Amino acid sequence: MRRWNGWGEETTVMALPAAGEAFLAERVGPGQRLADASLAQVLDTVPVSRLPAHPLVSVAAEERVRHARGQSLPDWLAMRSGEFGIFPDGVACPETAAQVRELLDWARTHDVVVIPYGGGTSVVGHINPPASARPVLTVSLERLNQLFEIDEDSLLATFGPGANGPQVESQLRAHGYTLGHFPQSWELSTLGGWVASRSSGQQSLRYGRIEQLFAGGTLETFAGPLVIPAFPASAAGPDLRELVLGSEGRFGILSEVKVRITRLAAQEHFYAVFLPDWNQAMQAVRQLVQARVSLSMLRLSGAVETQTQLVLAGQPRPMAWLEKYLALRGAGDGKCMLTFGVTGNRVQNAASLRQARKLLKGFGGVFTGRVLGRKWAEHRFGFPYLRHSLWSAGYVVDTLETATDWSNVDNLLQQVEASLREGLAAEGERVHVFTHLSHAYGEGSSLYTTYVFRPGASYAEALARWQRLKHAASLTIVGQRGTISHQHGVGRDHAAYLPVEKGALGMATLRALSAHFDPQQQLVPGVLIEQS
Ligand SMILES: Cc1cc2nc3c(=O)[nH]c(=O)nc-3n(C[C@H](O)[C@H](O)[C@H](O)COP(=O)(O)OP(=O)(O)OC[C@H]3O[C@@H](n4cnc5c(N)ncnc54)[C@H](O)[C@@H]3O)c2cc1C
Repeated sequence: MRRWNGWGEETTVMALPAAGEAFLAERVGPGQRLADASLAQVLDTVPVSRLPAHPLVSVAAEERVRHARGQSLPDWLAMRSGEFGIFPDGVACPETAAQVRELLDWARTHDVVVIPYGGGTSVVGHINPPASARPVLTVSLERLNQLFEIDEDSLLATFGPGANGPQVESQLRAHGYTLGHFPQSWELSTLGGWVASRSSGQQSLRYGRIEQLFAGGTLETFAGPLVIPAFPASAAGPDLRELVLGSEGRFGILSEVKVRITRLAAQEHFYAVFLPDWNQAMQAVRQLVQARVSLSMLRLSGAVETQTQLVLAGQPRPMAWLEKYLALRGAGDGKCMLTFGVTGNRVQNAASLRQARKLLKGFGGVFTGRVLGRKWAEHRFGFPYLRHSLWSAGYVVDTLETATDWSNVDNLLQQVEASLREGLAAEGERVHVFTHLSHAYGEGSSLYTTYVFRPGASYAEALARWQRLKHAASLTIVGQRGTISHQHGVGRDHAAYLPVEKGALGMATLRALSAHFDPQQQLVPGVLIEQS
C-alpha cells in the first residue's frame, strides 16, 4: 500500500549505510529526530465536508488525507507532523472522460474549487487544497489509466491521463513499444501530470521531454472541451498543445492524452566514467551533446555529489579500491562521475560508445565499464526512498532544479550552491549541498541540486529553515538567468518568482487565458499564477 505520509510503497525501504550517517554527521552535525504523527491522529483532525452529495464523490476522511498533500518539503513536514491544516472536502475518481465532464459541470453549479490530481508527486505545492470559503473537490484521475488506442503505423498511442509510469510502460511493452519517459517519480506520477507540469524524464536525450512526446488530446474546461488533434507537424497558427503543457490544472482537466511512442530498443547499457575535475567534466559533457553523440541519458555529478554517492553506496572496501585506481589514473580528489546510457541496436550502440569514449578520453576520463551504470539503472527509481531513512536519522533532504545556457552553467551552479551552503550560517547551521547536470542540450543544461540540513528542535523550525534556503536559492536562480524550474513546474512554491521570467505582459496573458477557460477561478487557484 502507498504510504500516506511519504514516498512510495510502505514495504520498500532504502537504508542509509552507517558510513553515510557518519559522513553527514561530520558535515552538518549529528541528526535531530522529530516525532511523527500517526494516521489515526490525523484522521481525528479532518473536518466535516462542505460538499453536497454526488455519487462520484467520496468524503471519507482517509481518502481526503491521502489526497491532501504532494511531496514537497513543506508537504513532507505537514505529513510527518500531522499538521495538514487544510483537506479537500471530497475526492472523486472518474472512470471515463464523460464523468470528468460531469464533475466539472457539477462543480460549476455548486461553486466548487477543483484540483486535478494525477499521482500527487508534485514537489512545488501543486495539488494542495487552498484555504477557501468555497468547498474543494480533488479530482483524481487514477482510474482513467487505460491505453485506449495504438496506431502502430504512426507510432501514436492514446491513454487515459491517470496512467502512471508502470501502467504506461506495461501497456506499451505488451505491443513492443515504449514511451521512454522516466522521471525519477515514474513509479507514481502520471501522463496527465507530466503534461500539465512539463516533466522531463531521465532519458530525454533519446526520447525527448514530455513536450516532444505529447501529440494531442482533450482538455475538459469550464468553457467546454478543447480538442487538440495530433499532426506530425503543422503551420496552422500557434500550437495549442503549448497552452496545455505546463498549464498545471489552471485551464482544465486532461481527459485523454495522445503520445508519440518508440519501438523497444534491442539493447541498452549504462556506463560510468570519472573525469579529473569539474571544469573538464563540464566541457566534456558540453562537447558530447554539441557533437550530437547518440546517448540516451547522461548525468554528470559534481565532485561533492560524486563523493557523497560513493559513500552512500554502502560498500566501503570496493569503493576504496575504486578510488585508489581512479587516483592512479589521474582522477583523484575533485573527480566527477559521469553516468551515460546508449540505447538502440548493437551497431548503433557500439558506434556511440566508441565516439563517447574517445571524446571523454581527451578530457582525462577514466572509463570504468558497466558496473556502476548498472547500479544506477537498478536504483534509478529507488533514491526517493532515501528521504525516509535520512529523516529517521534526523536529517532533512530536499532538491531544487533550474536550467541555463552553457556560458552561465558554472556561475549559476556556484551561486546556487553558495546560497544554500551559507543559508543557515546566521544560526550556526551547516548545509550539505551537491549538484549534478541531468539534462544537457546543445545550448545549455539543467542543474539539479540536493541539500541536506538538520531540522532543528521543532517542525516549525524545520519549515522556517527550509523557507530561508528555498527563498535564497530561488532569488539566486532568477537573478542569475536561470529558469525557476526546468522540470518540477511552478505550483505554489515558485509562483512568486515566475513574473521575473515571464514579464508583466506574459503574466497578463496567462491570467487572461485562465479567466477565459475558468471565469469563476475554480481550478487550482493560486497555482502557477499567484492570487492577487
Ligand atoms: C521523488 C520525486 C522525483 C521526481 N523526479 C522528477 C523527474 O525526474 N522529472 C520531472 O519532471 N519531475 C519529477 N518530479 C516531480 C513530479 O513527479 C512531476 O511534476 C510530475 O510530472 C507530476 O505528475 P503527477 O501525476 O504526480 O501530478 P500531480 O502531482 O498530481 O499534479 C501536478 C500538476 O498537474 C496537474 N494535473 C495532474 N493531472 C492532470 C490532468 N489530468 N489534467 C490537468 N492537470 C493535471 C495538477 O493539477 C497539478 O497542478 C519528482 C517528484 C518526486 C517526489
